[in-house]
Amino acid sequence: MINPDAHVYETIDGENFMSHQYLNTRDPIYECHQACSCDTACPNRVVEHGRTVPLQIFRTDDGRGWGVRSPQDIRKGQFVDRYVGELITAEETERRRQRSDIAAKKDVYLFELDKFKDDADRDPTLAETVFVDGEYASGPSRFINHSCDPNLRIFARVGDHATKRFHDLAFFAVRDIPADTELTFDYVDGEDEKLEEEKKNPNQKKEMTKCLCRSRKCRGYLW
Ligand SMILES: C[S@@+](CC[C@H](N)C(=O)[O-])C[C@H]1O[C@@H](n2cnc3c(N)ncnc32)[C@H](O)[C@@H]1O
Repeated sequence: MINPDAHVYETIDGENFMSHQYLNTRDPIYECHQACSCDTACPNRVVEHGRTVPLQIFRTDDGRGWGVRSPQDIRKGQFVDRYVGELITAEETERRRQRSDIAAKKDVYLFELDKFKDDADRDPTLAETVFVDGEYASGPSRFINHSCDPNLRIFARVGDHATKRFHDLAFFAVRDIPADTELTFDYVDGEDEKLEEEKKNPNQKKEMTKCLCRSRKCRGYLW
């Protein structure tokens, strides 16, 4: 856990970037909002302003389908985009999982907004988490592929604390990314123990999807 007084963002050349200290964590981001005494120029408002980085969807040439890149350099700590989609209940999520003929892969478009679930004793509404499904209605970030050595990471972000149940999923660059480099994130960020266990079982291994990220740190499988 990082120092709670640490600033999430630092201003460099008039632009606000996530501090390197914060980038190494998986802590949620609390940005300023309407009820704060600051105005929209406050350096603690970044995701609120939306995407400024241009993104291109392109066809990969190695069987991974579509991918995403930017024609501009992206700097370490820069906000790239949010993951957006339909907000659905846990019941609807399960219904869609069952309905999907590629049920095992349906989860690749689903994110549970559970970052604040532990606060449910103070706010019981946080116990009933909702999901974001980016399969049918989304933005360019729905096309971002996985890498075991990614250049982006997702952070939970809220403004007003009353919106914790519907927190944002915000992608930030974890390193400098030269223009036209494919953007990637780790689909199982920090939770790869299950994958490592499944790899040891030959029957389960047969069902697993091979990872084509080609990084030196590749774990071999997506899931
Ligand atoms: C959220 S989608 C990403 C966009 C996708 N490439 C497309 O064309 O719609 C996830 C899917 O992309 C493919 N994919 C992403 N990263 C991959 C990787 N490292 N290796 C192999 N396939 C990958 C898999 O088919 C996976 O189910």
